[in-house]
Amino acid sequence: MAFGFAAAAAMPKPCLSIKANQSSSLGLSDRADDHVSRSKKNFVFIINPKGANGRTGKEWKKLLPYLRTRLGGHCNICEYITLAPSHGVDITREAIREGADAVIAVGGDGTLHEVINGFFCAGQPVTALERGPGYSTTLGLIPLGTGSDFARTFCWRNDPHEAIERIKRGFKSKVDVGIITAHTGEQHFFINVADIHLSAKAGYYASKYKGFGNLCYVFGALRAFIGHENRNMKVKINGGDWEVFHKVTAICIGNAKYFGGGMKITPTADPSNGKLEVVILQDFKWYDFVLKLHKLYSGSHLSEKNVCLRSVKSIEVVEEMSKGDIYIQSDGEHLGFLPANCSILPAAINFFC
Ligand SMILES: Nc1ncnc2c1ncn2[C@@H]1O[C@H](COP(=O)(O)OP(=O)(O)OP(=O)(O)O)[C@@H](O)[C@H]1O
Repeated sequence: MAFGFAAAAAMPKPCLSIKANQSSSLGLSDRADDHVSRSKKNFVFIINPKGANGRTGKEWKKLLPYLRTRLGGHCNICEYITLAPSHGVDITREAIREGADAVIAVGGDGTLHEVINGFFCAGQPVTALERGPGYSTTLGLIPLGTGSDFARTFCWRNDPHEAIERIKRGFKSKVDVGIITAHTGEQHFFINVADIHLSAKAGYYASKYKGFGNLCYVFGALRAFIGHENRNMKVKINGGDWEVFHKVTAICIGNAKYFGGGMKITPTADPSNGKLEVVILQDFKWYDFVLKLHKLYSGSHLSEKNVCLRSVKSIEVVEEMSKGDIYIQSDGEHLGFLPANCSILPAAINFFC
């Protein structure tokens, strides 16, 4: 793939639109003789045209002139449209290796999740090939998804103009990243919430109904109840002893506070405190969700007797009698089935906030 930061700077306009199927290198180092404005930073925007049922792609086109006006003066803008699921992971890795100053996810939590996973490869942070050991690429977010739940923790709206102003301002803070290893042994990174059982099954089905906007979460939840059973699970926290939790409905592991299109499921989570907040719901019946739904949205469910909260550095979860059908997801993306192992990587990424 070719990002062509150098070529971007040589063009009359500060913005370059490069499609994902062009040749395959950023071309930062081998184009040193071009008219690159080296004083300008290189920002890579990764856009999921299918986000929010296609709204992200349409909004992005309208946004581009504004983006050029606001940011074009101080950075080379490289626009990169994903071609398929997971493409954002590869683009991000390439951008970081080639020394991008920032990689900005444009879309929902799924797009952000791909970009986060692109900051790592084979379990290790991806580094810039020619920019010293202390160098790090900054993560940015223009929330334009269906739920855009990560942005809610910062009280940000799904407003791209506000997001561009944040990027222009350039304030950065370190954010933690969660690591989840599913039954396949493959490591995934997440920035928002990883969850297990009913909510993960609901998320799996919600992804099939994205055409209905935020209602997809309601349809997903209704579908997930079909065949649902609360199950006994064994949990190991911070490498301690196994504890059995009976009739578990869902286990939610938050680096941030919201999931499912605005449910404040892990209200005590803070993406910069080096910990994951684990909320375990036990023995919830379908009518509990009807009666207590408002509490899940407001974050006041922690006072319920069948809700348990733990602050952890790591957590392992297995089913007591494994049937291999307990769903897990992270950042709303389906990962497979239990067992799962989660831990935190404190202050892993610089983030425009
Ligand atoms: N070019 C593409 N074609 C099809 N799917 C894509 C493409 N690029 C990314 N995806 C996938 O689209 C899915 C949804 O993207 P995203 O999360 O950005 O939007 P959303 O689901 O509407 O928002 P949210 O997750 O915040 O509710 C992700 O799983 C991502 O992997």
